[in-house]
Amino acid sequence: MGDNRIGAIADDLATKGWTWQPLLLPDALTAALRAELIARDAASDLGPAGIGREDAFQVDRSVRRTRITWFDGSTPAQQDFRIWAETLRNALNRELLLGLFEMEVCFAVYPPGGFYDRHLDSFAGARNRVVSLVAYLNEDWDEARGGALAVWAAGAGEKDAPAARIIPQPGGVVLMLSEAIPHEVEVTQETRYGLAGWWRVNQSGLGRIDPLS
Ligand SMILES: O=C(O)CCC(=O)C(=O)O
Ligand SMILES: [Fe+2]
Repeated sequence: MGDNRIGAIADDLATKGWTWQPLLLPDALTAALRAELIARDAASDLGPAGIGREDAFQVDRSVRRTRITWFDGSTPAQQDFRIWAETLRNALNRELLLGLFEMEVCFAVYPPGGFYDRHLDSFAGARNRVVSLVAYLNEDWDEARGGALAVWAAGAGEKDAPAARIIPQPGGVVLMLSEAIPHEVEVTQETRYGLAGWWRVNQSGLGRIDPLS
């Protein structure tokens, strides 16, 4: 990842709270992650995704229709992704002083008809998710296949037009401030492969240590 790319990402996050970066993930990594996701999906390794905080997990198929599986670090593709994401984390901490700490990541498959209604990735003030990262793993994609990611400006209402509709092209990466940027996955016509990750900050404090899991 070059300095120009990192500078653009930091600028976008600082000024508007989100960024779309086409072809940010290296091609070989995109292909390896795609192969793993397709194999896991075929083996029915993926379960329906829940909504809300981890301690209040619920499956509501009227809000979200997708299958996910959490990264467990067991494969070279996952390990390579984590190394790549560390570079980004260090750069964002350096440029924006965000104090990003640990990342949780899951693969996500949106089957035909899949979607995720407008939402924030974190409850304001919870600090459990600070920056969200989405990366797209399909081989190619165009508008007619659906599944665009609509992104709104911070503070925009449901009736406001989105700031952008992102076509989930392979290797493209979206970064968003998790507490501020509303977004929605529009109904997809074809199977849509991707991953979603969230960095949280270290919540260690007096009498409490927030360990790496
Ligand atoms: O796949 C996407 O474009 C976004 C997914 C998303 O919003 C989420 O998993 O929270
Ligand atoms: Fe989201």
